[in-house]
Amino acid sequence: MESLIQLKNISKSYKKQTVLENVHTTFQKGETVAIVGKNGAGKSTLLKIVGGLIKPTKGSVTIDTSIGLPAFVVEQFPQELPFRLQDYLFHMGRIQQISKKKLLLKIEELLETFDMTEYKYEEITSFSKGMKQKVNMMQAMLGSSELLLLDEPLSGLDAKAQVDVEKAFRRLKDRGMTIIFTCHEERLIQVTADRVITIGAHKILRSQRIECIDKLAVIEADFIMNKPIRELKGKCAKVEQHGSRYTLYIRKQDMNQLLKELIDVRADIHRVEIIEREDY
Ligand SMILES: Nc1ncnc2c1ncn2[C@@H]1O[C@H](COP(=O)(O)OP(=O)(O)OP(=O)(O)O)[C@@H](O)[C@H]1O
Repeated sequence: MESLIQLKNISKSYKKQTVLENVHTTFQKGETVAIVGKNGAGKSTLLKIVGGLIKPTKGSVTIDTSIGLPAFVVEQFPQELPFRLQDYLFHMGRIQQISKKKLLLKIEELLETFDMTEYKYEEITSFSKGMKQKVNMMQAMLGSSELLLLDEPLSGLDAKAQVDVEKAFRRLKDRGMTIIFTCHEERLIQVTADRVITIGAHKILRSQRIECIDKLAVIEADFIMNKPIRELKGKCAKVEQHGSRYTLYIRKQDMNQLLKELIDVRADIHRVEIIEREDY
């Protein structure tokens, strides 16, 4: 994975209160990272520094600008917006000076990703909290950023709405977005995060990978191998070959990268499926 964001010796104080001190970390392209810690530990502060919403007192943030400006989803959705969904997104996009043509295409894509197409002519005031949170995420993603930052995305949502947002989240992740979010909900972390950063005592106390060992992706494709087979075997949990037809079993979080590589070698992809480990 490529390094996308580098934080070097970040410190942040509000007046005399030190919140972060000499924080040093890197975020990789395509990874999903949860920032956890006790109330007041500095999770939102760290996220806002990554998003450029606040400046650190000391230290530097380096972001690969090829991914566009970060899309930042704030915790609260403005209440009582007198707009239909499609009009609202169009309006917000025009404020960001996105061309009408690009915007209309992007809105269609987002409606589909967030499973909201059937509500595009509905008034936002009639939406549930979960739907409003999805609108919040869609609005932040109108630009072409590949980096999504979310501050407490499930805050205040009931269980059903949480699952709804969680699904949208996973779709974005599967599309290769880099996602960094603060969170108190263990489930969202378990089902989406590749890594968890724990903040405490003004520092990063831990940075732990979550291995999705229970989920594998199976990809069936025809292609001509132009690299040694052992390279493919090194990436995959299992490789089956019948002539030019390969069946590749790979950890779910590595699936997108492999799909990109297969597309690069003009593979004819027949099947992509997520399977439980016991099925395999
Ligand atoms: N703009 C501000 N001015 C002064 N103090 C602030 C400001 N923003 C945050 N703080 C303080 O900095 C500390 C860290 O706040 P932050 O919101 O980053 O914590 P958090 O870990 O996200 O907390 P929570 O889980 O409660 O949302 C808190 O003590 C908070 O009161």
